[in-house]
Amino acid sequence: MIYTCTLNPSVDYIIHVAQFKSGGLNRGEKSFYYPGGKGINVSRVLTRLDVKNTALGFVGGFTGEFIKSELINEGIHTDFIELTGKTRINMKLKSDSETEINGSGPDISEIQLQQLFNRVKGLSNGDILVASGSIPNSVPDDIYSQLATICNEKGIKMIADTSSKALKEIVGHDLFLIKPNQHELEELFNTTITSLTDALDYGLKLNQKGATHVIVSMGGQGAVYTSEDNQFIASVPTGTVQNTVGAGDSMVAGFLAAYSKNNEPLEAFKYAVAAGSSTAFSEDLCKKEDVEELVKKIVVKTM
Ligand SMILES: Nc1ncnc2c1ncn2[C@@H]1O[C@H](COP(=O)(O)OP(=O)(O)O)[C@@H](O)[C@H]1O
Ligand SMILES: O=P(O)(O)OC[C@H]1O[C@](O)(COP(=O)(O)O)[C@@H](O)[C@@H]1O
Repeated sequence: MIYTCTLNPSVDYIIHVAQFKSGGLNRGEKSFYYPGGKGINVSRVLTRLDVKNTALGFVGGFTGEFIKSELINEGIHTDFIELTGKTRINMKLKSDSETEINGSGPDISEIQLQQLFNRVKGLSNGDILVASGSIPNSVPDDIYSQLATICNEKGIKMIADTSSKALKEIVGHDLFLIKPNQHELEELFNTTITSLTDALDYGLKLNQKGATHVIVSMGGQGAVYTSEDNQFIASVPTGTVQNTVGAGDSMVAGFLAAYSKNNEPLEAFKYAVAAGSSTAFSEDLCKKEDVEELVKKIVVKTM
């Protein structure tokens, strides 16, 4: 069984403004509300790809209620821990360029954190835990390391998709998959990555540090996959980009959905890129039929 864990979910409020002017009155042309946060996006895409999963994490307030009801409407099983504070709203401003303002999130107490550990301790050998997204301010920076320790003891495969300090903390643990984007990888290694082949070298370093599968996504430039046995570079298909929020999360879900069928890294990587790009070409997250069409156009080079 696959479980996603979102410590800091969000309601993603996407607003389109023609020629945004900072400091002035701007009026939105169209807006959308989606349940968000990295693990929740992974749960939503897995479900669209017909893969059963359970969404874990923390939700609270009217925003938390919105997330729960949207996920239930989509047929996603949830087992959230309820907070008294309100789940954050993340603002995605679409104008000539894309601007994001992600909130910090509500407080989580020691007792509530313990409830999450207990949920994870209840998973079984062979289960998969996708731990994704930022860590709320009230939660210790090493939370993902603590989760990784539980996963290793119990034979649970862990996937991590996070940034900054949380990413530094988790690297070095045994991970089934890690998916940094270009900027996260640059920050992690304190370097500049300009090409897909640069990204490949750093991907291999992550394999040496304990990650079985590594995907580095570089937006419209493409993506790389590395493991001890295989290295691939993919270009992304062309299309009209509508909304890249959740594109990285769609890759994680795409890889998992395909890999759990046949344990084939090349096919899983292609499917991951197709899911990421299909989301980038959609207003909301990708749909299965679009991913299946797009996967035929993904060109992968074996290195
Ligand atoms: N401009 C784009 N054109 C086509 N595909 C894109 C584009 N931007 C993102 N994608 C797809 O989404 C994936 C993840 O995007 P990226 O921005 O690197 O991740 P993240 O959302 O984690 O920052 C890419 O590997 C690609 O498949
Ligand atoms: O937890 P963080 O790092 O603030 O990220 C949360 C945001 O990331 C998203 O999960 C999208 O992530 P990706 O674009 O990397 O796939 C949004 O839904 C959410 O607003």
